[in-house]
Amino acid sequence: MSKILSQKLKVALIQFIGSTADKSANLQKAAALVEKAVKDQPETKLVVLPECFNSPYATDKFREYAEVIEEDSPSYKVLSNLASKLKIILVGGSIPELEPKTNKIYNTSMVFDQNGALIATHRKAHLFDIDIPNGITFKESDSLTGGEKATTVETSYGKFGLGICYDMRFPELAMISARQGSFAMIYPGAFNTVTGPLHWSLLARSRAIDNQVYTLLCSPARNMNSDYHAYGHSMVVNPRGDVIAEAGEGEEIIYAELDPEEIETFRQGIPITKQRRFDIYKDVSK
Ligand SMILES: NC(=O)CCC(=O)C(=O)O
Repeated sequence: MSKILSQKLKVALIQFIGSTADKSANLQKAAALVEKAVKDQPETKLVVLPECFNSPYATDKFREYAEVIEEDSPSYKVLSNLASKLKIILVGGSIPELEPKTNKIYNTSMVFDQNGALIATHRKAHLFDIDIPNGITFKESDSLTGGEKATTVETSYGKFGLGICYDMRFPELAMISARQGSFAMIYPGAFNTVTGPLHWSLLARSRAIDNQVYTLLCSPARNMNSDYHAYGHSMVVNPRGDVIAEAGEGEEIIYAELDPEEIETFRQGIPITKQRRFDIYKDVSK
């Protein structure tokens, strides 16, 4: 019996539009939906929000909406209170973060435990700078700085790895967390209508089968009134690579149950976690 996930774990992913100009309304909406998710399915113990869940996803807006991560900042307070009130682990999507010492802005995810304590932050490490002719051009590095670490979060159920959106294209972060004993990779993410159909599901399934872990991808719902059209399709993939829950494009809460026995069964059948040849790939960064 695998110990990497201590028991069955019910999760909820909240796909919604939180990208309006009114940050406080976005935050209130997020809070109401987290409460609804747990009220509708009270056995839910881990809830995930989308990337940039309470601000527009736009390089020229990140600084205006940014918060310092501290106890009395608006997003911190709301998320911490929700986690302790509902006794859940809350992966707070991401927000633009202002680091006051350097004046830099990051795209940062905060994770709170069942007591409302901040147990992890992840700063998006790989910035979304792409240029697809006749498709989409986006350059997060116009206003954001990339984070400098891989993040593995320790909880009372076990560990999970945390990345943000474009981070999922880089298998190394997931591998690092998986080798530290994570049961899942969680990615708040906002793919778009160009790259979403190409790669969203493929990447979720790839990170799952590479590492034989669950992957949880939580997107904003599509907002045709904003400049950036999120793909939607929040999903949960099991360690065998099956999509076990998937949203459409609109606002929706999806649920899934993560099962430690499933991880163990897949790992026994295809034992790649025991067959690695670290003698061949000691250091792939060289
Ligand atoms: N917000 C993002 O990082 C978007 C990433 C994306 O769309 C991709 O194709 O990668």
